[in-house]
Amino acid sequence: MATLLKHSAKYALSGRLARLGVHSRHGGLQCLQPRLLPHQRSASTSSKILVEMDDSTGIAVLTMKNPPVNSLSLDFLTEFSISLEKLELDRGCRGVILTSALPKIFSAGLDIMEMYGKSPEHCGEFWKAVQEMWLRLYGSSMITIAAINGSSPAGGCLMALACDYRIMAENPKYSIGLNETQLGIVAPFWFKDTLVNTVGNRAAELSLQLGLLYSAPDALRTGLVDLLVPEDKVLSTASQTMTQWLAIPGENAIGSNPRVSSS
Ligand SMILES: CC/C=C\CCC/C=C/C(=O)SCCNC(=O)CCNC(=O)[C@H](O)C(C)(C)COP(=O)(O)OP(=O)(O)OC[C@H]1O[C@@H](n2cnc3c(N)ncnc32)[C@H](O)[C@@H]1OP(=O)(O)O
Repeated sequence: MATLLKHSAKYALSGRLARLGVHSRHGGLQCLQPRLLPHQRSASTSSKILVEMDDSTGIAVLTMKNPPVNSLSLDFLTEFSISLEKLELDRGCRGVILTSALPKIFSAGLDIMEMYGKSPEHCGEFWKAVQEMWLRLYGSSMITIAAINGSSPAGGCLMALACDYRIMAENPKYSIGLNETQLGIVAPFWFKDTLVNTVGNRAAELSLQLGLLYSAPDALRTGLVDLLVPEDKVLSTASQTMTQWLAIPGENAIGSNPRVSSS
């Protein structure tokens, strides 16, 4: 199922990219992004996303800045997917660190204002944007690391789960989890499967049925996150970890991932 999910994500994206007339880095095809000389840094910003690319390392930091809580609105999700697509098409970019510019919050999850009192067309558009975000992250051919510097309930947790590795601030006040059940809604199957792939069946059952939000230490114990570090070290640790992953020869860090490889 894990392999199937990842392959579905990649397939859906490759179809979309093909329709745009462009190709992925691994397809050996054209790169549409302007190339910077080595050691150059570039920054691009939309109103809700800041992307800082370091061409000397191939590492981009994608910072969410959608106050007050980085809720995933249609506008935010659209900007997010466009930013990630640009990085995906940039052959110089090999790793993306996802983090938040807001104090105490990584992301509050789906914007609840997008889900009530809206037309069916708007809801369809919104839900498509949520799926697109997940497809782009989970199906990415770059290494993705979530630098979780605050609370991250529901859809915010999904974003983190869709990354290859999760580093969280060790502040016990911060919580993370798929708590949809507590909100009276059921997490879609692909939220569930992404959680199962990370923490295993039994932990996912308990987590989803009870709608658990885990403190940072409990999230580490459950396997929801991979590492806790002091709050002021989250981003630097993510950069160091990314450097280690990118030092693995060839593209084996991606190729050896059971989400990608069936062998
Ligand atoms: C079609 C869809 C079908 C099914 C979907 C199934 C999957 C659903 C996934 C989801 O992600 S649903 C959303 C779940 N998210 C939450 O429940 C988070 C709720 N928020 C919080 O727990 C807290 O706000 C917090 C993120 C921990 C931050 O707490 P803090 O005390 O720092 O801030 P405060 O609560 O005062 O909020 C500030 C401000 O932000 C607004 N807010 C909070 N969360 C959201 C949100 N998810 N969407 C939109 N707006 C949000 C909150 O109302 C406050 O606004 P105000 O200042 O105007 O009152």
